[in-house]
Amino acid sequence: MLRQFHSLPGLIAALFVIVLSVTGAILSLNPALERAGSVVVPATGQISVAELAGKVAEHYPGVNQIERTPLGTLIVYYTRDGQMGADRVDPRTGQSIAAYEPSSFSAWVKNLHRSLLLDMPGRAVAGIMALAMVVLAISGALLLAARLGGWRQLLRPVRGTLIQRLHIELGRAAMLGLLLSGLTASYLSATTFGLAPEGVAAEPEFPMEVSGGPPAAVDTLSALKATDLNDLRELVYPYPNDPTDMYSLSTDQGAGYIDQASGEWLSYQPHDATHRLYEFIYMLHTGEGLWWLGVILGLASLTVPVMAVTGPIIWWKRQQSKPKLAANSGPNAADSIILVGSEGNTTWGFARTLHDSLARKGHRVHTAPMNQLASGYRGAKRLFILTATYGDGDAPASASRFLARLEKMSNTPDLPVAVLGFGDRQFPRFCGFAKEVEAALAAKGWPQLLPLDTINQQSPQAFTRWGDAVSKAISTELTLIHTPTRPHTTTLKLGERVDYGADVQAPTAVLRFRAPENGSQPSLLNRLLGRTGLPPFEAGDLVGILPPDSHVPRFYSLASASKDGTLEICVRHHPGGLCSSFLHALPVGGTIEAFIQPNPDFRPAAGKAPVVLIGAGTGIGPLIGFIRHNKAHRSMHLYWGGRSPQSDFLYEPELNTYMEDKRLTELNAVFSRVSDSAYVQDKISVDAVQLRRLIEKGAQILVCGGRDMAASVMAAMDEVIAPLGMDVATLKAQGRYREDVY
Ligand SMILES: Cc1cc2nc3c(=O)[nH]c(=O)nc-3n(C[C@H](O)[C@H](O)[C@H](O)COP(=O)(O)O)c2cc1C
Repeated sequence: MLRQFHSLPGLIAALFVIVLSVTGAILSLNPALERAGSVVVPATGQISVAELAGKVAEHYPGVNQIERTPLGTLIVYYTRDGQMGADRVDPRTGQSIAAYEPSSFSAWVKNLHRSLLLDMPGRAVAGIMALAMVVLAISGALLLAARLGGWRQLLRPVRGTLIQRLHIELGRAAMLGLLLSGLTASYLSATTFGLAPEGVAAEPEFPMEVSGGPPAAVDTLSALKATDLNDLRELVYPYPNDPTDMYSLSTDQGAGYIDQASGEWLSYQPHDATHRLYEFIYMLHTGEGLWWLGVILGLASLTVPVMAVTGPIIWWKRQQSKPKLAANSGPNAADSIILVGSEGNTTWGFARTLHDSLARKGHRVHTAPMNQLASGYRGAKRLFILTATYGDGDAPASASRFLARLEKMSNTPDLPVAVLGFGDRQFPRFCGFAKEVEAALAAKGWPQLLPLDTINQQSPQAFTRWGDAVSKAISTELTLIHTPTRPHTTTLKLGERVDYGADVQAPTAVLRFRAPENGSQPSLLNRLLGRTGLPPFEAGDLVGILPPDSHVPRFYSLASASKDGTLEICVRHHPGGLCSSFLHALPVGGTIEAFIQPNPDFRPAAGKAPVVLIGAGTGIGPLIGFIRHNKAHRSMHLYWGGRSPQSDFLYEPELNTYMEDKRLTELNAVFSRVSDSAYVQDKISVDAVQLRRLIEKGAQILVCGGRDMAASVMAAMDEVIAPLGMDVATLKAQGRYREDVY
């Protein structure tokens, strides 16, 4: 619901909001430019309006009016030789600084900003857009707080794709400015349409009589002597030689008429409080009178066009990735609820099979991501949770907030639950997240429909068996026949391979694939256009490869980015392993079927902070990619472990080149089958002092490789940073310790 509140107005408003924000940003420069160009404003108490008028009279005998802008620029309007003119003048001397020429561009931009050049209908649209901006800023803040785990966590690093991070980081930085702009603009619009009070600007009574004496010199008039220059808004002079006319003076506090002979007020009316509030809000919106606020609001406005583009892209991607479910009932109308935890989307396919099967038997089914766990399902009789496991027994993307939500639930619904885990027995924490979910539900006292069951490698047979158990539990005959949808793949051709490690029983190959149509070299035009024929990916993302005769992909971390023109992986041969055997036997020119799974969390964070890369064996894959792309020569330190420098020193020549050209700051390679045998965690303990120094400088740590290595590295690192009063868990929470473990 909150997400809809955020995305609907965002989508509708995107275009208008871009116009309003860009024009707002341009206008916001005006006060700062004016401030930069105007002479120093005398402090309060230094010059009275009478003194100023006296000095102006010396230079402008035909002065008609003196105006002071909110930032203190003084403009004198005059008649000279029958010609009207206006000058900016120095308040201390009354002398001209330059002719006053208001910019017609600025006036046009203001008109576009206020009314989209459409007068009242345009003003109405601009007002509605201002309100949309308020809704967006508030709903965005609520969404972000929910995503990061509460208001106190609002400044925590965010995860996600580049587009998501851009949207969130900019929104977070500009949130208060945009809220202020939106709220003040909404108020100003409401006053235009009489929906909010503008208050009464002083309208003094027009005097029926004047003293009629000879005009006194302007610098002797007592009412002007009593008015400070900093309070002046406008002084309009009487018609020359008209003894019945008078001065009209408008100040920050009020307005009135002054007798040109006696210098006394003939009438005076102060502004009312509501009008002063209106003027204050006007100043907050425009920065007129507060130039630095104008600059801040202008900068905040500049984020809007970026967010107006990234927002709809995020929305569109979310719509695309949503599973297409026939007849998905609402959470309170359904009798059967299915919650799905998935990262690569295959679990959604199984969920759909269950959904359709239940629906065919007349059930009303609601299927949603686990992150959308509701506090209650009014009409529900059963809950199914189908979830995959990622990382090292961690939650997949669509279930990342499930456990926190469950923890917050005060009442446990009387809703029997069946958890089905999807995983791969090659991972030691097989279906680890499903087990965690089962335990958390049990701890909450949730009734059980069926005990936890698990599915290895997306086995359709195991799913059918689980379906039989469900049929019995709910007394409805379900036939769960699931045909796994083959992922949409791209054919790639092996262009080059380098083999290592055969002598130390660690056969490892670096494989470089290309798009088959330009298997040799992409044409010059395609290279200029950045077209490589490869799907887009970055080093650190995953490639899913389908071995022949299998619909179940195996994943490898990518050592290159698509812009390099090759897809590079580093594969160790596991005896009996279906995919690694296939890849090791693949000749140059042979093809594979592959697809990309983004892994945006595993890559160096933006900025200049040092990066510590740690890995062993094929874990060097993504790490070499990060080093290769370190063109900015940011400080990068590699710790890597192999078996023998003669046999499996992966990427040795490249690493030496990167040391020479400073893409790599430090290379620490250790080997286990040599006389001074060491593992990578040993080297980390030895280098404790220097690693602590790097951590103190804000270093980020990226670990890639087998889970035993990762566990030992984490233990060693915990000891290294303990003297800093830190631990790896803290670094992880700050997004400064990331792992890609297999
Ligand atoms: C990077 C990665 C890490 C994984 N970690 C685990 C794990 O720790 N335990 C496990 O049982 N399965 C693990 N798996 C296997 C997935 O859970 C399994 O393939 C699942 O069916 C994927 O479902 P999905 O496509 O809906 O995300 C992992 C898969 C990948 C790609």
